[in-house]
Amino acid sequence: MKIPATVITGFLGAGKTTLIRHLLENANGKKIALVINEFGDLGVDREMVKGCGIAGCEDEDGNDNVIELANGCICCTVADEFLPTMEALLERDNLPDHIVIETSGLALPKPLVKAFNWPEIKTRVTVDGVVTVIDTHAVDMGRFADDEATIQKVRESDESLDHDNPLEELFEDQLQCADMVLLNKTDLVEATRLTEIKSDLQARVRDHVKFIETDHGQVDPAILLGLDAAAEDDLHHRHSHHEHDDHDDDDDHDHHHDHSHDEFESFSVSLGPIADPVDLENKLLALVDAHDILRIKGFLDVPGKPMRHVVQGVGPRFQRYFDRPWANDEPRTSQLVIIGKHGLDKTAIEEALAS
Ligand SMILES: Nc1nc2c(ncn2[C@@H]2O[C@H](COP(=O)(O)OP(=O)(O)OP(=O)(O)O)[C@@H](O)[C@H]2O)c(=O)[nH]1
Repeated sequence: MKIPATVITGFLGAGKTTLIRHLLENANGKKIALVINEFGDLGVDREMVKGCGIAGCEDEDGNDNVIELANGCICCTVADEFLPTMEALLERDNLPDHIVIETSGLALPKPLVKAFNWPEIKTRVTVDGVVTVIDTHAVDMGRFADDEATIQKVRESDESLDHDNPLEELFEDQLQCADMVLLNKTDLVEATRLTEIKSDLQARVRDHVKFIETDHGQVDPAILLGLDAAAEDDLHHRHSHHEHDDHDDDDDHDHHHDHSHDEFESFSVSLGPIADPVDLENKLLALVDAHDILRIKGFLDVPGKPMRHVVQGVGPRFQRYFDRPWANDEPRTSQLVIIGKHGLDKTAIEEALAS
């Protein structure tokens, strides 16, 4: 029997890591191997998953069950990073019951699903389902949409024109590839708006795709895992804005596609100890206002506190909390990864944070 693999996709900050933590905490003995890929080089997601103290991060043979792919975007590094990782995973004596893959928020899911047609993998693993996590709060704030009236005008003037808001295109690609859509962050959206968002998104997915509403990704793993979609056999139904020719669905080894991350960039900033995290958050908020910043995440060293302080920013929304004690052998540092649209003024941002 093939090992089922679930691909978790969704834009930056939608709640993928939160969902996966919940999934691992409620796995009920199922051996899950997690492959994480993130945009930005700090490895925050892996830390967030490992920081939860879940038993079973390592299997009996001491193999790490949380595998991080090097910085970069999984859909662009399938051949170099993802396939060797999968092959190594499949060579283990102690095979997982299920593989969960968290893509970076900027990844296109389709090239990744396509990689499951590689002969080395196809006989052993199947894509059980693509789960797309939606930040309903961000959708409510209109963050993925251009002004609808403007788009409509462009379309009316030339139907062949594809508007090219990179955020919206990614969002649509992630929706089109979904076998299940999780409307997450329901706690931040009014019920009537949620209904409207749902019916809008239902018109943008393939037929029969199920929607689940979640608060902090809390969904029974039995609903999420076991969709039995064999998505790798069904690629031609999953439209992508980023296909370069009509043969994109062939089972060939050509994984070129015209998706580039030139539209986005990320960098990390190291700060000294942060005595006043509230003051830092205010600075970050001002920076999000002034620059095209989409996502900020990282950890702070707050002097006098034994615990590490987590900072999570999604658009203008910030969350901070102490998550776990600093380990004895771990340097206490303050580091943030900042992800935004291309052209971020790194110097200005660093200066503002250093002031
Ligand atoms: N209010 C609210 N916050 C949420 C919910 N789900 C996640 N969050 C918060 O949103 C922020 C981002 O969540 P993550 O799970 O890290 O999102 P992600 O999709 O993994 O982010 P990237 O890997 O950077 O793309 C964190 O501060 C979470 O605590 C939710 O349902 N409600």
